[in-house]
Parts: sequence; C-alpha cells; structure tokens
Amino acid sequence: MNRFLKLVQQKEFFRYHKRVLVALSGGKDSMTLFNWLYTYREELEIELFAAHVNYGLRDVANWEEEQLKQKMATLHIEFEVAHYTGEKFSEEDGRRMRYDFFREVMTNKKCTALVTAHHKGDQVETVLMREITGRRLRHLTGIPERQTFGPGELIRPLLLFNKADFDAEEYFEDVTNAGTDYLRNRVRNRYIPALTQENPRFSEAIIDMSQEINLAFSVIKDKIAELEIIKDEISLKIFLRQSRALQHFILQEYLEKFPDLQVSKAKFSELLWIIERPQQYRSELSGDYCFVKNDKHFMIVPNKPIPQKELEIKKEDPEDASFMRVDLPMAGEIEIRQRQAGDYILINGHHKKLRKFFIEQHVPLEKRENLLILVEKDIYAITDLTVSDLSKALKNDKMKRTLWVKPTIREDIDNA
Ligand SMILES: Nc1ncnc2c1ncn2[C@@H]1O[C@H](COP(=O)(O)OP(=O)(O)OP(=O)(O)O)[C@@H](O)[C@H]1O
Repeated sequence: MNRFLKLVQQKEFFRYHKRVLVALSGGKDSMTLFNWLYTYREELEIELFAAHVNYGLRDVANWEEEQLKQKMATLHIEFEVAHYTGEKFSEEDGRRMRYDFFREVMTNKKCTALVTAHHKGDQVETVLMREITGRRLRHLTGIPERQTFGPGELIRPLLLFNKADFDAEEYFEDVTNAGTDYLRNRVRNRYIPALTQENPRFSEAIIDMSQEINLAFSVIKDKIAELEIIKDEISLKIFLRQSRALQHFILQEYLEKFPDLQVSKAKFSELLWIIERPQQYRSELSGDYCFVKNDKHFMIVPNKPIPQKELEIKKEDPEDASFMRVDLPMAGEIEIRQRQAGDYILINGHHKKLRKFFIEQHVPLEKRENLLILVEKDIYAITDLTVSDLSKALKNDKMKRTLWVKPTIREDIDNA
C-alpha cells in the first residue's frame, strides 16, 4: 500500500487534480484502487467520486450495484451509475458507452481526472491482443499511464502493479472473466499461461518490449516534430526529401490526426506509392474522407460532394475582372460542358490532349472539372483558367461573338 502512495507521489499523478473520479466495476482491481485512494485521500489532497456501469449481464448485477451504492454512501462518496441499454451486448459498444458515461460524470461533477485500475496483466493482454489482431507497431506501445480524456485526464496508477498485489477484501468476482468466449479472455486464460510455460518471464518480456517500442517511437516522433511537417497538408517537397523509412512513419503520424479514419495496410502502401509519383490525385478513403494530392501537397480532406458549377454569362463587358473574356466565331453552335475523355485543345501553338495539358501545367485537380466552352467541338475556353489559341486568334476580328463568363457554384440545398 505504501508503495502505491510513494509511486503516486513520485509520479505526481494528482498534482493538478483535486476532484478525482474512480471507475468502479466492483471487481478486485478497482475496489483495491478505490480503497488505496480513499486511504490516502488526505495526503494526496484529493476528493473522490465513483462511477459504475451496470451492464446487466449477470443475474447478480443489480445486487452488486446496490452493494456498491451502500458502501459509497457509508463512506460519503458521491456515486453515479449508468445502465447499459444497448439491444445486444458487444464489447465495443459496452466500452464506448462506459467512457461516454465517465466523460459525462466528469463534466457534471467537475472532476478533472478519471482513474481506472488497469494493471500489468491488462497491459500484457492488451499488447498481445494487438499483436494477434495484426495492429501496427505504434499500437504495441500498450496502454499509456496517462492521457488526455474528456475535460481532463485519464490516469492509470496501477500499471506497474500485479494482480497479486491487490488486497481488497470486499469485491465481486466476475465469472464472465473466466470464460474463453472473448479474445481478451482467451488471451488471459489460455494463451498467456501457455506462453508463460515456455518462458516464466513472458509477461515481463512483453512489458519490456512495449517499453522499448515506446522509446523508439519517441525518437521517431521527435524527429518528425523537428521537420515541422505535420500540418493540415503535408509538403511534398519536405516529405520526398526524407528516407523511405521516415516517410512511412510521417504518413502514419499524419493519419493519426483522423482517429475515425481506418486505412488498411494495403491502402497505406498504395498511398505511399501515389505520393511518390508525379501525378496529381484524388481518391475516396472512406465515406467521410478523401486523399488529395496536388503539385505541392498531399492532404486528407472531408469528402464533400463536388459542388455543381454553373456559369454566369454576359454579352456586354461587365467591367469586372472576375469575368473572363472569350471570343467565339460568328457561326456554329455554342456548347458548354465538362471535359470528356479524348478532348483536345489548341494552345500555345500546340494541339494537345486536354489531359496532357492539365498535367504539364500542373493545373489543380478541382480546376480540371471547370466548364469548357466549345463551338463545333473545338475548345475556345476552359472557364476560370485559360482561353485557347482559337479564341485568341479572334481577338481583333470584327466578326465574332464575345462572351464574358464567370463560374458560380451552386451547392445543392441539402449541402448548403
Ligand atoms: N462496469 C464498469 N464500471 C465502472 N468501471 C469499469 C467497469 N468495467 C471496467 N471498469 C474500469 O475499467 C478498468 C478496466 O477494465 P477492463 O480491463 O474490464 O476493461 P477493458 O474493456 O478490458 O479495457 P479498456 O477499458 O481499457 O478498454 C477497470 O479496472 C475499471 O477501473
């Protein structure tokens, strides 16, 4: 117990926290954490609050909730309970609901710290589970001791403790922990014991490994921070100057900015390949995000529908520089449309595929969809970009039609 106090003081876990919320499942781990914090609350100068989620998964769940409520009342600890209401229990939904609830209680009770009772065993299980499910190296750093959370911080003060150190006398045994129906339970009850037979210090080996990965990542992150490259968009010039190994981690670091975006390993390799190629590029990564590369940057942007473009057309000079002048021959039907495969343009004395012209001139992707003005299938203008030689040649002719055009963007009402 003393070890706990020393560690908490040495690590200054609660230096900036006065109101601390304990996540109390009722199991031996969180009851021990609660008891230790309660015992040392004065030394640590903290006021405790407790929150419990009743998943209603076991017959005794309501009875346990009642017991916890009584215990907290006796100790004059404010106690908040939430009941799981999801139709079918899934670990993922359960976890999400639990942390949402903790966030809410922290805000309501003005707590700035949430503490959970994760211990060394949880750390080993987590790292091993991530290894089994093929997660990235950066995820094998395991559970952090503290991280920003809700209106404050999530602190896990027991990560250096073994389950065997826990001494709570009143707690509830969670029989669902003993099964093998969840991966976590199989890791805990089947795989770790088997691997420990091979190496009695298997758990320590896993912890050491994850600590070393942690160190390696701080070196990588420092190096990336020095480059000052992680912004809303990534500079291609700086990115392509780096070694391939560092490029790999810069892209990973950038993707971390979009926690709700899942990029498969195959897609990740494809992105690295695309970044290296000279072409501009736009591709949907998920329903919500797009990967865009222009000639200077690559970036991930929200996947907004491309607004429909329309033209404002004047037949008299509006004397407004935002309009573009286009001279057209007297005869022939005027057509206004977006580009099609196989379009050619006569420009600067060359007859060029429109696509090639866009690439050579590094025209930004979004401008490549600008409306074209054609007469008898010949392009006279790419609106908001340039006129072709055909239009230029008519400039001083008396017999011609002249238009002044300006793109306007019409967003659909739904997206406005
Ligand atoms: N039903 C609950 N009510 C309140 N706190 C809980 C509850 N379940 C778990 N906790 C808190 O979360 C800690 C971790 O619990 P457990 O190992 O079961 O969670 P996990 O889902 O495996 O991990 P994680 O919460 O990190 O995703 C517990 O020590 C406890 O502090």
